[in-house]
Formats: sequence, C-alpha cells, structure tokens
Amino acid sequence: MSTTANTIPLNHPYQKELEIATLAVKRASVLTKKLSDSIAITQKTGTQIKDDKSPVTVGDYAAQAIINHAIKINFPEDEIVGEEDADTLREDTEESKKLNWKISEIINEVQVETESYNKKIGNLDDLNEIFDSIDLGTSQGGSKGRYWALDPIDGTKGFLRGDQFAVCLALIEDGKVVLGVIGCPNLPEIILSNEDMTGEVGGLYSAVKGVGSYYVSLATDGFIPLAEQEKIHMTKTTSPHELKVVEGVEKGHSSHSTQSKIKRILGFNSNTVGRQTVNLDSQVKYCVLAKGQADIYLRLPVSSTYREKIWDHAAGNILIYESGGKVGDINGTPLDFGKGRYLQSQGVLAGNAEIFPAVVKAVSDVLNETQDE
Ligand SMILES: Nc1ncnc2c1ncn2[C@@H]1O[C@H](COP(=O)(O)OS(=O)(=O)O)[C@@H](OP(=O)(O)O)[C@H]1O
Ligand SMILES: [Mg+2]
Ligand SMILES: [Mg+2]
Ligand SMILES: [Mg+2]
Repeated sequence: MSTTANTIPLNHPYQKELEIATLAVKRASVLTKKLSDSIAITQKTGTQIKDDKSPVTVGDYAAQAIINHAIKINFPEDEIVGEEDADTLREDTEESKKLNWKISEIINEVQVETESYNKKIGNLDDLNEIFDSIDLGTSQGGSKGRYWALDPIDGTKGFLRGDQFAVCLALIEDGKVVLGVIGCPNLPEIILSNEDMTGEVGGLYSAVKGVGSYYVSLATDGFIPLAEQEKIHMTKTTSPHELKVVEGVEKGHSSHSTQSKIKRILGFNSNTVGRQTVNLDSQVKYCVLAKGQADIYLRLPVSSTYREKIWDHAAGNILIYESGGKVGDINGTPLDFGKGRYLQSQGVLAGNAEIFPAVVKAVSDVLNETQDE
C-alpha cells in the first residue's frame, strides 16, 4: 500500500459516485472475466470456432445492463452515453431468444456471486428490466449537464483473442470528465514488455478530479476507499533509451507505420524498439501509463474521417491527468468531451508531462513530412 495513502481526505468529492461506479464496474468485470475465461477454455479444447462473437455480445449487453441499472437507481437524474442499445435483443428471432437467455443467465449468476452489492446497486430480475436498462444509454452527451460515458467491453478484438479488454465508466460534467473507473480483468500487475507481463492478474483503476489516480486489485471485495488504495503516478522519464510506448494491437485502429516514424524521432532504434513498445488492446493502455509502467501512448489515425467515441477515452483521460500526465489529439490539443457522442478531433496522444511536448513535436514533424510526400 502507498505511503501517501493517509493523505486522502475521507470526504473527497464524488464519494458516492465513486462507490457506485466501482461496485458496478466490479460486478461487470466479474461477468466479463467469466466469459473471457470461457473463450480461452473453448479455444483450447477446440469446441468453439475463433470468430464466434457470442461471448462478447453477451458480455457487452449484460455489462451495460448492470452498470446502467446501478446509475439509474442511485442517480435517476443523470443521463448515460452508452455504447450499446437493446434493439437487436427485442427482435422476435431465434437468435435473439438464445442471446437473451444467455444474458439473463449470466446476469443472475453474477448477481448471486456478488449478492452483497445488491443493497447499493440493485439487481435485475427479468428480461424487460434488462432491455430497459440497456436502453438508458442513448444520451447525446454535450457541453452542459451531467452524464456518464460507458463502454461495457472496450477492446472487443482483444477480448475475442483472450487478450486485454476493459470495463470503462466515466462521469462527465459540463463536458469535463470528473471521475473514471476502469476494470481490467486480464491485466497483469507488472507490464515490462510484450513478452514480459507478470504479477497478479486483474486490476481496478480509478481517478477523481482533484483527488488523484488509484489502483487496487480486482480481487478485493466490494468498494475499497481511496485512502486504502495505491496512489499511482505517471513517470517523469525523458531519456530516449528508457522511454516506453504503449500502442494498440489492431492495425485498423491506429497507424502503426506512422507510430514507427514517431518513435524513431523520439530516439528508438531497431535494437530497442521491441523492448520499448508494448501493444495492448483497450483502455488498459491508459492504466499502464498512469501506473508509471510506460511513458507515451500513440494512437495515430488510420483514416481522416474516423472520429473517436467518447466512451473509448473518457475514463482513461482523467486517469492520465490525475496521475500527472497529459492527453491530446494529434495536435496536442486536450480532448473535448463536450461535443456529443464523438470527439471532433483526430487521434490520441498521451504522455508524462515532461515528454508530452516532444511527442507532439515529433507527431507534427511526421505528419507534415507525410503531407509533403
Ligand atoms: N478505425 C478506427 N480507429 C480508431 N478506433 C477504432 C476504429 N474502429 C473502431 N475503433 C474503436 O477502437 C476501440 C478499441 O480500441 P483499442 O485501443 O482496443 O484498439 S487496439 O486494438 O488496441 O488498437 C473499439 O472499441 P470497442 O468496440 O469497445 O472494442 C472501437 O470503438
Ligand atoms: Mg471501446
Ligand atoms: Mg465496447
Ligand atoms: Mg464497439
């Protein structure tokens, strides 16, 4: 536990929001971890074809139902910008029936396993309640008022590969993120390189505006007050040989070739680039950065028309700021979460406060050079 732990005020802002968000994300993390483990087992035994997307679909809907319900019963005035809606589930088809059965079964199972949470975040009893809860996620967001941004499973592709994924929830007020909670069910505590990831698997990362960023094992029971969690910090590293970059796995989500050019400008060479790059799906990238296990996150756009969704970055954004880092678009301009369900800007860069200006400069050099070609 951190030596600075006792400096956290017991009555920090957003205490109730943090407790509810934590219990909801934890319950959803238990659920998605079960599904993720079931994919790993069936893949090993060969009983399931690799591109069967049903576990991730069940997980997406079930996790959104659980988290939306927790928000609704505690903060009935708040809106939710959620990734999913229940339109498909309401269809009268055999496929939907099968899916619905699986969704209610796993929700029931997890509610029994985490029964002590029911007092605070309630429970879902029937399918209509589940559909209605999923459909609470239709808010358009914006620059006024209070709403939550939810990605019930971020890193769908990672989930299906048995790699990294995250349950991500953020609270936004007047377009600014004020709280973020990320459950990382498959994330080892120590990330050294693509080949070297060790320690306990499963982490919970939380940040509250003005209070800080914190880590606690997902295996802990219930809500652990921030004073008892580990306070985490970004690095201050600027030395080219010590820098570590996190980037995505999917080449369709970020431009690995542009990122290679940027890394070269930052001083990486062909001998060190492997050790200095860690590829991870989902917002676990922000968590690894906030915990001081990497210094830079590069997400250079592959297409000029793609706009990032707010639920893909809101929780990670506050985690970086509250641990002492910076986040921006390809120009280094802070991300604006008050423009609706999408960001208007392109790409994402994050880094420790010392290295961030050099990253923005390297990105600008590479993008200008590409334009001239
Ligand atoms: N073209 C393109 N560019 C950028 N981002 C895209 C693109 N297409 C999809 N997405 C979104 O990427 C989300 C997953 O991001 P990751 O960080 O996991 O991608 S990566 O595999 O690690 O590169 C993923 O979130 P989930 O759907 O929740 O998995 C998508 O919202
Ligand atoms: Mg996502
Ligand atoms: Mg998702
Ligand atoms: Mg998606």
